[in-house]
Amino acid sequence: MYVLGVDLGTSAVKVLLVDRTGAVKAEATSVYPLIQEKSGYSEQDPAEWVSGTSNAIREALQKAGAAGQDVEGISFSGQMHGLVLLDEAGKPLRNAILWNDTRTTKQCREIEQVLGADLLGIAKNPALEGFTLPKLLWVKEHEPELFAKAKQFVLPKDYVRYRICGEYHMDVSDAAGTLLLDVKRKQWSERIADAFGIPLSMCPPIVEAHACVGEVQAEFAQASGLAAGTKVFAGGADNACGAIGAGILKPGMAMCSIGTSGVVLTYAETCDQDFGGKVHLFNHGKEQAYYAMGVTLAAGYSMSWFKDTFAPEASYEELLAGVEDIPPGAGGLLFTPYLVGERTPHADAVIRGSFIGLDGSHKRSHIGRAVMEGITFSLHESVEMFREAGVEMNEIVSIGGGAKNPTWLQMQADIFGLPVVRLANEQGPGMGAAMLAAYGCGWFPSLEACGEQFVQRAETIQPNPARTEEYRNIFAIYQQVYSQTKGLNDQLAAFRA
Ligand SMILES: Nc1ncnc2c1ncn2[C@@H]1O[C@H](COP(=O)(O)OP(=O)(O)O)[C@@H](O)[C@H]1O
Ligand SMILES: O=C(CO)[C@@H](O)[C@H](O)COP(=O)(O)O
Repeated sequence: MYVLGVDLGTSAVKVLLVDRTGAVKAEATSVYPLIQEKSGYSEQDPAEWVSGTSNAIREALQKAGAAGQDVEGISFSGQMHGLVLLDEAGKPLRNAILWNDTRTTKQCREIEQVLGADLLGIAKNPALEGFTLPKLLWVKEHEPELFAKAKQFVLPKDYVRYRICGEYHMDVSDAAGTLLLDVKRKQWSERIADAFGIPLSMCPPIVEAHACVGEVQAEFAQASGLAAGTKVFAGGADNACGAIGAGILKPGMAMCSIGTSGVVLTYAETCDQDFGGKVHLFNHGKEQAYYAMGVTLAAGYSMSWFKDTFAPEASYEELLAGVEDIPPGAGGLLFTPYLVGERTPHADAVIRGSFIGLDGSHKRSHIGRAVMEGITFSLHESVEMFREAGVEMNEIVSIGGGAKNPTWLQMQADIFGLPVVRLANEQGPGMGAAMLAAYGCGWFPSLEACGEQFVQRAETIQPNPARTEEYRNIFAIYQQVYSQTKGLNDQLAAFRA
């Protein structure tokens, strides 16, 4: 028997068909576009997620020569925070507004003003443009007729799950990213919902990530090749699932993920540590656990932007060939990855990226190295923040598309000054989703037991102390770029499309 892990990412949906030993029997991907009508806007059509998911499931089953009946359960990992507004009939009222959409600065200031200290006290997070509540308030203000028709809001993977099993749910790890959840009590916050006129009836029932919430219905079974009646488990936020899939299930463990966004995440046993709102603090996909994380909005996205803009025909391997031969500092070139604004440590929707120090001698490989270094420096800001807060970090497990490049893995070890663990057959959050289904199906007594079987380490990359020292000096210059370019970007904002 198999379980299916569905990772509803920003660039694509990835489906993993996994057996009882944790071996991936087949994987399939279906890509979908971002809709970016204006600078700062980022949307997707929820219908594309559903068709992409059923196509990828069908392909994965075909590749493995498996029948729908061979799948015992399915679960999900989802891009976080995206607002999907549904009408009475469960139809999306507009495109989903995604986590990397930054149109809601005004609504964030309003939330801070109305809630004051209650916001951090209840939701454990500051008001950031990417979170769901500011998006709800934006729609309420700018599209009041549409908002009046809204009966439910869900997050991206919850919409796909709803189309599979016909029921509305939201798991606690994803609900934590809405800014409407009382994170400690794991319930919708009446105080927050009432303050902004959001009826609690719009908020779906909260469940644990491993909860069985329904069965595959006939229509989706027909489209995907799954058997009707297959068990459906809630699943979790992509970062919670990334953490589960990387075995981040006890204190002292940390993860770096370079997907479209970039994340540095540390396991937390309670939600009581006060980070002063500098990092995000969310419920884990494991029961009674939490994680704290810093987010670089455009991590892998900076790299894919570089590729799509300057070498669309090249593979990442071709694009980054020669980067390993260039010493730290990329020949005096610095890049800040603020292509869509930033979250950690500068919550700033207006800032944009820069190349500082371009020289006539620079080749494409220098720019590639600078992009890699700039993304990693941005992630290092989060590592430093955790260090300053006294969080124990003995090593860091690296996942996501960025972990595919050996030079980038060594660079992470050197810049963070920490051993970096590469996983064997790294599958990112999709494996965490498959683990939630495997645990939910009762294959293992706990997520930890499942992790022992499913999560295999390939190697540990040690930092090179001389390079760590060199990077410390370059990082000090990198850190100045934000304040030196902020005023310039404020002025340039008027010229953005
Ligand atoms: N071989 C590679 N070398 C370097 N970076 C890569 C490679 N493959 C993918 N990436 C980076 O990883 C990103 C995609 O990561 P992924 O975890 O699949 O993203 P998401 O879950 O957000 O869709 C790309 O944007 C790219 O920057
Ligand atoms: O906004 C966040 C976390 O707060 C992002 O991490 C999204 O959840 C998207 O993830 P990827 O598509 O980059 O994996």
